[in-house]
Amino acid sequence: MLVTLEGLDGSGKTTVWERLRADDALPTDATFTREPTDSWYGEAVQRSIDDADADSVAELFLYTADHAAHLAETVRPGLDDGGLVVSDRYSDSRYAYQGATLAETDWFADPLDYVREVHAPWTRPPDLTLFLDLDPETAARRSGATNKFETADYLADVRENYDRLRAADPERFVTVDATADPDAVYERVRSAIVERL
Ligand SMILES: Nc1ncnc2c1ncn2[C@@H]1O[C@H](COP(=O)(O)OP(=O)(O)OP(=O)(O)O)[C@@H](O)[C@H]1O
Ligand SMILES: Cc1cn([C@H]2C[C@H](O)[C@@H](COP(=O)(O)O)O2)c(=O)[nH]c1=O
Repeated sequence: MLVTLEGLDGSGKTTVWERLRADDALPTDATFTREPTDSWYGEAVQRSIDDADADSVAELFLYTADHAAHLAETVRPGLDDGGLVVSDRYSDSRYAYQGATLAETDWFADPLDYVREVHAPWTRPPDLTLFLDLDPETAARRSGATNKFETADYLADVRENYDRLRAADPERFVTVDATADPDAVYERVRSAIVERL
């Protein structure tokens, strides 16, 4: 089963992911992974994140290349024989974030749809996605505004894209109020995963 954690910067995904990793209720052979990855593709993505002037189309394809390698080297092998894979960010991050970045150009009638179409023939959709829901202002504050994506204005556009994704796939998404205290957020995420195992 492929489980993904999604949400705005600062919504608490990594905090939850680290606790899941240490939780005995999950199979001991589960794979815990993340995007961007720590491969050389992920390092290229990181260079783009750190470049305020990075070309937005080039950036989409850097993230997408990282996703392709992540799928081949980590996600698909981890899912073999019914394995559990838990990923801190995955393809929905691309649809929501690059969908928002590409909307700043006028090349795409529907940028989110374009990014989805690029992935559709070869990606592996998640079975369950925990969406940690947070308002853009709190997200920008919590994340410390350390990169170009972490502004309330941009995150408001990203959140709208996540809203669209959730509306299109209500069975897959479980929304968790990320303003709740960390223990409550964790319990909600944990029980949603355990229920589906
Ligand atoms: N439920 C919560 N309530 C208040 N603060 C929280 C909560 N969960 C996490 N935090 C704090 O918010 C900050 C961001 O958390 P975390 O790194 O887990 O978020 P993230 O979604 O992984 O962010 P990013 O996408 O930017 O990596 C950290 O300082 C963390 O301690
Ligand atoms: C996977 C992915 C990530 N991003 C953005 C979101 C964050 O601002 C950074 C790094 O992610 P992290 O969780 O804070 O480490 O990259 C993106 O724009 N598109 C993506 O596909």
